[in-house]
Amino acid sequence: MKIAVLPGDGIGTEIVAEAVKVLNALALPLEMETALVGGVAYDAHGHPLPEATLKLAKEADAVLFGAVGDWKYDKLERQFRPEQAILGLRKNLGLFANFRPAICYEQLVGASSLKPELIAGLDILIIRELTGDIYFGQPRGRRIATDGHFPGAEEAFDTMRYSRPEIERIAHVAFQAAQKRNKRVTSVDKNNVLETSQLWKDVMVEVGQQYPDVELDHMLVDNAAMQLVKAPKKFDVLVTGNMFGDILSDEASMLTGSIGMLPSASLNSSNQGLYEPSHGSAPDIAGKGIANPLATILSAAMMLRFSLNQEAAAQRIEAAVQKVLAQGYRTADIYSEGTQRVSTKEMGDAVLKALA
Ligand SMILES: NC(=O)c1ccc[n+]([C@@H]2O[C@H](COP(=O)([O-])OP(=O)(O)OC[C@H]3O[C@@H](n4cnc5c(N)ncnc54)[C@H](O)[C@@H]3O)[C@@H](O)[C@H]2O)c1
Ligand SMILES: CC(C)[C@H](C(=O)O)[C@@H](O)C(=O)O
Ligand SMILES: [Mg+2]
Repeated sequence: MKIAVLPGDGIGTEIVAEAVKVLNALALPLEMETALVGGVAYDAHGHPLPEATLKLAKEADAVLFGAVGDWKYDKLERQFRPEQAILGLRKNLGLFANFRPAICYEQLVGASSLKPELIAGLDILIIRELTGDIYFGQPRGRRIATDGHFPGAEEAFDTMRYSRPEIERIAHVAFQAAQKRNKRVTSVDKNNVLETSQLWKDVMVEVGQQYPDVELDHMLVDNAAMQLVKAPKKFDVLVTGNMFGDILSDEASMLTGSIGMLPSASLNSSNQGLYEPSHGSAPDIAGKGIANPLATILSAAMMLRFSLNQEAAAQRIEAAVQKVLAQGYRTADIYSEGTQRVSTKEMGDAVLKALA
């Protein structure tokens, strides 16, 4: 089982090191190879996604990814910015289905900014379409406007685009995921304004007819953003497009106590996957040894489950995470009085020790 390990920038290296440590302790035949990605790859090779890194990722059974980005690269031409590496990997590997489970562990109920009763027992799954939408739609660019409110002024434009097959395949993913859970799908769009969203909704309804055992409802994205903090437990599977999913999943992360707790899996049609925490490179805390590695460790568990067919090992990791939380270990982002504040490395060590 070959894993491409791409730590990236900022806290990426710190959190991936802990996940690798946990994977190494499982006594599985895992072959891990590390490569540069993001800003560090740009610095070393002049490109955020060097050919050799892409090749390694393509040939691996799975990719374990940290995070990319730093404010110091913000002035680079877009194609050289670190974020192009993760977008390029998603596109090149065809990773259209992004799973972002938001689970509130019992011990972290107090860490969220929401009232405990709203999030206790929360277990929702956000499925985000990952290779379409305004992220990848062409044309895009900057030009001098010839029409609009200010002809002659500089303007910028992006294209929000979805095709029927792109929506169909993510719809099937969502309905099939719901069949294994509480059999409810909420499709989130903005069909009151956008053509792409109207097609999204129409296709969701059509595909939904093939899954009569799953209840489908629809919600406008602005309302969904509100409902996620009003009554998050009403959701089971939430399926949405690339841009709305990006925003709603960061919002949902706070339901779990911290963005440092939200793992993710990005899969293609042959279950090859990229596994990364939902958060970024956190330049504000990078190098301080205080980042929460649990989202990355939980992403490694998802990797074992989805791409490597190692369900028992995935469960071992998840149980170990539960155990360290029960033991009271907390990184700064989830710390509360009466618990024990630990560093990134100490949290990784605790998970290692808790592996049954
Ligand atoms: N997939 C990715 O690689 C990815 C995802 C999101 C953002 N980014 C990039 O990361 C950089 C920073 O972006 P941002 O600040 O908007 O988002 P971010 O997710 O990096 O950080 C947001 C806030 O959450 C905190 N945080 C994030 N992860 C944490 C963890 N594991 N433990 C404790 N606290 C954590 C940070 O300290 C920060 O205060 C940008 O360059 C952005 O493009 C990359
Ligand atoms: C870094 C960025 C391109 C990325 C996205 O917008 O998809 C990130 O925010 C995420 O959620 O994985
Ligand atoms: Mg995001």
